Amino acid sequence: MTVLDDIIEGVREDLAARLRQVSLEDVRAAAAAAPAPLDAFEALSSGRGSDVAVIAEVKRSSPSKGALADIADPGDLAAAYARGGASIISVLTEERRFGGSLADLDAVRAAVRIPVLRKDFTVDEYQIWEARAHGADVILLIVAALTDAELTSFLSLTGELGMQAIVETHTADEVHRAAAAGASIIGVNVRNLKTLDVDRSVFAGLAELIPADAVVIAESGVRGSADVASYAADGAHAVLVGEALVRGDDPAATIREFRQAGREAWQDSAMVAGR
Ligand SMILES: O=C(O)c1ccccc1NCC(=O)[C@H](O)[C@H](O)COP(=O)(O)O
Repeated sequence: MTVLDDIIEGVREDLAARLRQVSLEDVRAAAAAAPAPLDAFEALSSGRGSDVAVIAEVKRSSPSKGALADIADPGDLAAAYARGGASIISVLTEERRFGGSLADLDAVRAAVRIPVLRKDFTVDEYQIWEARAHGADVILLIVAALTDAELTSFLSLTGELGMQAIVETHTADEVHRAAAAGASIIGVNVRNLKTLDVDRSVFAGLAELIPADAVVIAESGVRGSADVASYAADGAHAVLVGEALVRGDDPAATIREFRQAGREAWQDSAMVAGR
């Protein structure tokens, strides 16, 4: 059993418990009553080709590192991220391995007016309705965890609810599957979900396979500005950052530094290309 299989087994058990408490019908009613979703594609692509957007993550712990940060108020942290210029706030809601919750999502939603990503291991439509009911604008779909039929139908439901999906890939085959399903926001996660090793060098080769009209996100492994610059030079329109922000002293300043590094890298690559 891989780490991903193990996480998903827990996710399904927790989902079954929530379903016993709140029916799909009730979650759908709550989703219908939620404020209209914000446009994540627009938030990520406004500086496409000249700037790097930062998706800043509320991450309490992880399977690879254990406890990362004691986040007393995820709303306060998200507000600091927004002050620093984050384009989207990512909230891990998986409980067993990441220490997240829907309460964290609620707190972040209440604290910021930029798009919010419910970052979880989506394996059932219920979670998509639930994300909308809790005010999320974006969800995560991990290609490795889904069949092509699930990917297509989950993308379709996401669109019907006015939300968008970040479709996460790890291999060339998964990038092709994401593109074939019509994903417009494609992430390359450089963390291997079998070994949990982070290898930033895999990004460039996969990013170049992503269709030109899609937003390209580099996920995981940003430890400093040099990593942002390197991802930008290899074509990232956005970076998704967790650990470096929750462990740092001043997340707003760090996001400003990351954005500056991304901008400079894009300018350098434009000069090299003679644009
Ligand atoms: O973070 C992990 O250990 C992990 C393990 C298994 C599946 C997913 C995992 N992380 C989810 C993420 O994608 C990251 O939280 C996100 O990309 C931010 O990564 P980082 O900046 O390296 O914390």
